Amino acid sequence: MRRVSCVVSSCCGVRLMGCSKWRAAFNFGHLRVQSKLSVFLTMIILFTYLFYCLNGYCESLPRPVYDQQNNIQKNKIPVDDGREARGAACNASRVVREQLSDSSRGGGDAPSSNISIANNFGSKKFPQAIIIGVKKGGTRALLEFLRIHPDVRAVGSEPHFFDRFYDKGLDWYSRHTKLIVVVRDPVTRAVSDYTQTLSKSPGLPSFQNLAFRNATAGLIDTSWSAVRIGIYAKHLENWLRFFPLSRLLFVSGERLVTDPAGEMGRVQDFLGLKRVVTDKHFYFNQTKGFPCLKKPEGSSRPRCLGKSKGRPHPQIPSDVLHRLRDFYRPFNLKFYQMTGHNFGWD
Ligand SMILES: Nc1ncnc2c1ncn2[C@@H]1O[C@H](COP(=O)(O)OS(=O)(=O)O)[C@@H](OP(=O)(O)O)[C@H]1O
Repeated sequence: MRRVSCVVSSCCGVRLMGCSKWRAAFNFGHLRVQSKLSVFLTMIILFTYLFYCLNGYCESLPRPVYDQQNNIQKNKIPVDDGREARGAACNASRVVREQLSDSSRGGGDAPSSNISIANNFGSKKFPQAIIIGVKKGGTRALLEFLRIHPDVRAVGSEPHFFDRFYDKGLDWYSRHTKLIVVVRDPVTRAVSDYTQTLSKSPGLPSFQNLAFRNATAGLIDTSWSAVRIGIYAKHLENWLRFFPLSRLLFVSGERLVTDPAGEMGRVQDFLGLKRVVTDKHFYFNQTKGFPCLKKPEGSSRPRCLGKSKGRPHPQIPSDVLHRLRDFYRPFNLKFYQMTGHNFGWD
């Protein structure tokens, strides 16, 4: 949304500046110039509208409804009664990505990413699924891989509903919504999280300084979001208070890298979509060190994720990583039991 309105305003800005110059130079023909200008502006508005439509923004915005009965205190995942919320001027499915805040710490941190997926099929529909995390799990990759499915519409920007606008309420999260969680080894996830923060704040204390409450005693600081987010079993406990396990799909962040087609097969099955995204869509980019999408027909270049994905991680002392791994082990085992899926992190 922000990206599109930026295009519109800069477009108009440039054009108006150009016009005032013309007016000064051609005093006698200013009326003709003005009428040309208004035709031109009308065309810009029409093209802008078309641009919005093609990107799915012409659909009516969801009407905020605050569901107090289902207001989840811990993770603040809202559910509602399944009423329709979106217009359907654009006939396709919809994917949104946003960060989920961790309300146990006052909403400042973001343990998860959220992507909602909706099938419109020409009628007004709720998102059918939300990718609720986790932060640095590989949610962007999943979004981009899903985006190529013809029955999915991806909206690139994150609505930040859970961490910024939750109090406004929103009624497009239905009780029937499926939830997708991309999980990744909590130790590498924590390092990835730290790497991201470090890239924005180079003066950040070292990983080990932040990870330990008391380094000598080896006490892990669970108040640090980079650590806390990886305690998946705890988050899952909260989610299960509101959603049955059958409506959750756990995608392996590791397999999304080593076998993207395999994981995408599971995701498509879960969403009830035809298995359109297959291994013929991927190739492994040696430079990037990750799978990328092959050049789509009619496009000039293949698509890899941007520089902010797959950043090199700083070297963390191995004893620090070991201690962190020991800390997570019981939570991981519980998570495997709860999900019935061994992610092989231990
Ligand atoms: N295909 C592909 N290309 C690039 N990166 C990939 C891919 N698949 C998964 N990943 C991993 O995704 C990690 C970032 O996860 P997220 O997209 O969830 O991050 S974020 O929370 O939205 O910032 C990112 O973490 P880092 O490697 O630490 O940067 C990647 O390891």
